[in-house]
Amino acid sequence: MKESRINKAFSHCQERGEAAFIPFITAGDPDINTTYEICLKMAEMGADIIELGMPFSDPLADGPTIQASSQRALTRGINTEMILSLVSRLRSVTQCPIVLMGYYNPILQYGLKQFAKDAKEAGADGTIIPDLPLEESGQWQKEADKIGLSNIFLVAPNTPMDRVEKISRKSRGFLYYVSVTGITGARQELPKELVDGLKKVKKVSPVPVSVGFGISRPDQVRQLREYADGIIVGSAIIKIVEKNNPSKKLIVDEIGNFVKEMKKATTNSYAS
Ligand SMILES: O=P(O)(O)OC[C@@H](O)[C@@H](O)c1c[nH]c2ccccc12
Repeated sequence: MKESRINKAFSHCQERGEAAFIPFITAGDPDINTTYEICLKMAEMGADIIELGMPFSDPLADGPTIQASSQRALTRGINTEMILSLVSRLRSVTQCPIVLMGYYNPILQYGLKQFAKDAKEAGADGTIIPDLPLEESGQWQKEADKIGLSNIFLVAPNTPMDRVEKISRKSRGFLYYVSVTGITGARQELPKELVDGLKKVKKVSPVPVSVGFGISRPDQVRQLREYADGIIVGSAIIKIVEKNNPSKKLIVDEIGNFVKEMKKATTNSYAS
């Protein structure tokens, strides 16, 4: 099978001795064209993989920052078709891997088979479906595997190790290690047990392990880069959208600067 863009991104980073940097952005906040510009800028400034959020009205795992962002996008009328056409516009100009983050209900309503087909055709590389537990994932996993989309699972610090092992064997592309039990959102300090947790998960996982939830600064990236294969940041980026609204130019430029700085922090050569 052809090597996936996600696998390539991780091997590229591994060869260079750095962690992958994975920024998250909500599709359609403040509008779909700005999301397009933001994604291109993120890729240009060193994003290794982009996590693109598909807004949903009932986002269980999301903290206030991402909830508000989803709400803004929904108010403007964003829908799945618009997001997939955004992905295909991006795919015609960049090879940066794109992972779609979305809740299960809208995907189920769209139709599992149809969604897999359309997402793949648009040029998406994988999915993160936070409310789809391993036990209920069989059907989606089958469609995703068949078409060549990587379905990425999440594990948390309170997931028992035998379950982590099981989940990591089903996870494609990478495994998402949630740094804290709870919701997304920038936090001042990372939990003390985080490095230990990551080490344990990395030991059993056959796929790269990326860590997310509560990461917002380069010094935190430097603390984590040798223990994680990838580092995921969402709320800190959405805050840049909020702060610079309504200037689209400022939003795009500031996110570009932030991604550049965070990516730099994933490399060992960066002076701390
Ligand atoms: O926002 P944070 O704390 O930086 O965490 C990343 C997170 O936002 C992103 O990966 C994400 C957005 N929505 C999610 C829902 C579930 C799991 C993960 C996510």
